[in-house]
Amino acid sequence: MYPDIQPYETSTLKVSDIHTLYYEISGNKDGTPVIFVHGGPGGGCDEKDRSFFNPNKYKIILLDQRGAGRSTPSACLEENTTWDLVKDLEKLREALKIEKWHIFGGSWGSTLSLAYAQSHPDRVKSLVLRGIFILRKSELKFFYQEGASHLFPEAWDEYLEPIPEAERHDMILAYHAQLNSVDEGTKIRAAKAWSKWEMTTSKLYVDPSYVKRAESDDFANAFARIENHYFVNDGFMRDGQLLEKQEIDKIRHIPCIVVQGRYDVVCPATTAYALKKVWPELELHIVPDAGHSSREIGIAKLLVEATDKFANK
Ligand SMILES: CNCC(=O)c1nnc(C(C)(C)C)o1
Repeated sequence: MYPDIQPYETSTLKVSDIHTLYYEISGNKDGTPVIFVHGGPGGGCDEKDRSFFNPNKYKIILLDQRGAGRSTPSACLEENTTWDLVKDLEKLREALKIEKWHIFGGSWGSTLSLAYAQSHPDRVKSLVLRGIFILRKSELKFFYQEGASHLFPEAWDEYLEPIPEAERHDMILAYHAQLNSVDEGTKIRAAKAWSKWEMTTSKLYVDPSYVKRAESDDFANAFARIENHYFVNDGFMRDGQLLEKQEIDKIRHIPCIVVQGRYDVVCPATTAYALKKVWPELELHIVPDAGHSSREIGIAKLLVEATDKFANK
């Protein structure tokens, strides 16, 4: 990855009566613009996210989506849907006077990047996507109800712990009740257990420093509440909508590189493969020794190679 850099501009954008978004710009003021679309939803941007891009070539824009990171109000679920976030990307693009931009997103970031590109194909120069997540019911079932649980049984026990036995047949719904509890203790305990499950399973080798992020009240609250809110609402989309032929046909002309970890248990490779089957023009790289995280060496290397390839487009 490229060396750490600092933004030359940080600002906020009011996008509704409720939501104000944090964004920052780094790299080359006159470079080709790229928007970094973070995961979760609710995960927020990290300063390391700037390092996927050559700072001499790119105008690097990082945006914290509604309720995430430094955007306010934190963890707010009102007026927070996939289509609100798509509109926010357009509001930011217009505010920054950008005609077209590269889109870079992993996990939920790949979901939102696809939803944005299918809504505004004429505004997209290229797509670099990682750990494809379409938010189908089958994907949610695998990670939050039964599937990944067979590979990480110890962490699964901790994820189960806050939920009474009688409610464990629908874990997303059971967590929804606790993540929206009036009791602050119940809410934060559930948020940390939900977040720890994801941070523990995100890398091929469990990374204790990565898992530690789940111990932050602010991060866990926003990440868990917003993710769960989107999942109980099926992402505010039809099941598999982003894979539908009429949706894919809108973007097949856009250059797209997908990087997918073979052992990604959060967003398994089956979804990246399903995207490749309906969009054969895209370039799919499956990394043989990686899981879900963009920080895994094999994934990070291919992501940087992809952004270098698109830098002159
Ligand atoms: C199902 N959500 C996976 C996702 O979007 C995601 N996984 N990790 C992240 C962060 C890196 C933002 C914590 O996001």
